[in-house]
Amino acid sequence: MSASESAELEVDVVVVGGGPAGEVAAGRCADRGLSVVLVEAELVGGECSYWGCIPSKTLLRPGDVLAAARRVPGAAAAADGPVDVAAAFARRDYMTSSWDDGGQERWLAEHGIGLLRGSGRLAGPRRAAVDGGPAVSARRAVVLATGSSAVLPPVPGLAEVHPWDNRTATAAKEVPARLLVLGGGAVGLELAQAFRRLGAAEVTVVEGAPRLLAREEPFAGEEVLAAFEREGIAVRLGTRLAAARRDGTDGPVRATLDSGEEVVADEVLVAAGRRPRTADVGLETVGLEPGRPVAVDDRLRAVGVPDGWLFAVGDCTGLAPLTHMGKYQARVAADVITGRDVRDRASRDVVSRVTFTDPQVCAVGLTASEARARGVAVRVIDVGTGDVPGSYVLGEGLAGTTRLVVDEDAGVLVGATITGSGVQELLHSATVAVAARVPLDELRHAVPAFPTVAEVWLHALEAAGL
Ligand SMILES: Cc1cc2nc3c(=O)[nH]c(=O)nc-3n(C[C@H](O)[C@H](O)[C@H](O)COP(=O)(O)OP(=O)(O)OC[C@H]3O[C@@H](n4cnc5c(N)ncnc54)[C@H](O)[C@@H]3O)c2cc1C
Ligand SMILES: NC(=O)c1ccc[n+]([C@@H]2O[C@H](COP(=O)([O-])OP(=O)(O)OC[C@H]3O[C@@H](n4cnc5c(N)ncnc54)[C@H](O)[C@@H]3O)[C@@H](O)[C@H]2O)c1
Repeated sequence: MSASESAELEVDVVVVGGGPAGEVAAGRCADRGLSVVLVEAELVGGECSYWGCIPSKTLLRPGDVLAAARRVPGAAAAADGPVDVAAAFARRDYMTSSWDDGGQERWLAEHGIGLLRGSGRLAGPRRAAVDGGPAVSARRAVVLATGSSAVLPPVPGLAEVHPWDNRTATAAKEVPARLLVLGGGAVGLELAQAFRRLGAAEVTVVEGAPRLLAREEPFAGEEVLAAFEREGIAVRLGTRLAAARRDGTDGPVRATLDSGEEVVADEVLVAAGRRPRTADVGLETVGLEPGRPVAVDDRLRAVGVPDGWLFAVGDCTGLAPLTHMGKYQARVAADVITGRDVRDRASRDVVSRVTFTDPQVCAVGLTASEARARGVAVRVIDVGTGDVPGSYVLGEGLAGTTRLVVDEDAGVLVGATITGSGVQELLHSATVAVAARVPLDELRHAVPAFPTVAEVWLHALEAAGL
């Protein structure tokens, strides 16, 4: 469907933005019998499918598998060689469908969802226009799901060196010999390790905060830092990029840190955070401020817009910029739009997250300091993730820490962090406990199988006196 064919179009629901959040909102509304149009400016599937979660995890995987094998006597010698970079990039191309969204287009058609290709904007209450074309009106709801884009910090010379962002990095065809990564959050750390393990000779991470993964438990960043230094990734903490310039048009970049140090690199990857893509989506036509996150209530309805017809889900809300949380919000919004009594109970307090570095950092809910700041009577229980037979069986040196954050008054978990190699699947047990507020006393009857790494639960509960 083209925008011009859409003249006078009236449907039940218009979804602006076809990333994971928008697709789920559209799919759920359509599956329940509503007429739905999805507006997408680039590729249906969004940042996650083409330049985010999928390519970054795919590029990490070969190095991860080799590192896991090298921890196992008997397998280590067979895993002695380098990553096959061409095959790793080919796999990434396969996983991103070579940046072709034909498969997603078919999925929309199978669900009876109309696709309008072009840039969508709100055009007053219950109306959206596509690339300045005629408005599409929505009888029930408009859902904004326009996502986020990478921030470029205003560092002198940085824009002129044509730095990589998450899109350039995840779509790279070659491994730079020297890579400078600006930002020690999830994007920066995952891609720093991916490129190091793909063969970059020098990778340097520059992080302005005093620690990596600054929003997680302090031990998480410390463990990632130690692992990075062991595998030759340099980390500079508490310092920012002051200036950058490139020698000639394709020579090396000379980056000056505010500590005075100069780092020379072939490419600079900017991974300094993201901002919601809301600057040019017509928020002003409904009384909201452009460029800001769209504030939502626990029904995902935009705050400050009368009559409850405008919803926002995913990164554009600024709530919890993660694919699974955007999809959760989309399910709640679609439920509300289709008349069900559902509220968002997770996006503020029960956010699950995995940073897929080695060691991984898996967390849900509140850190100890966040819980204390909310006045919770906190008890912290720390045990070693690697100190269980299940971990020894997997290999040598799995290490890591498991922290439970207990609300002493309520007798429930309000947060958990599990670090260690390959422990991502353990997180969901903690997410269930936190989301369902399972009393700690009851958890003792959830007996982890032997010999699995899940026995860290047993150790933690024993440490809690159970
Ligand atoms: C490198 C990287 C790795 C990541 N890894 C993970 C991970 O492992 N796990 C995880 O949970 N999260 C991860 N994330 C975060 C995840 O990608 C985002 O949280 C997720 O993509 C947000 O989904 P969304 O639908 O809100 O927005 P997006 O995926 O950004 O999609 C928004 C869509 O809206 C479209 N759009 C925007 N404006 C308009 C407009 N005006 N009109 C029409 N269309 C418009 C865009 O073209 C886009 O397709 C990662 C992010 C990055 C950058
Ligand atoms: N595995 C995952 O689930 C995953 C992976 C990647 C991204 N994400 C999502 O994407 C979001 C964005 O990730 P991100 O890493 O870009 O952002 P982030 O906000 O998590 O980290 C950016 C880091 O850059 C630092 N920084 C900013 N400006 C700087 C400067 N001028 N000099 C030095 N340091 C500077 C900040 O202190 C911060 O630590 C995350 O919050 C996360 O929700 C998730």
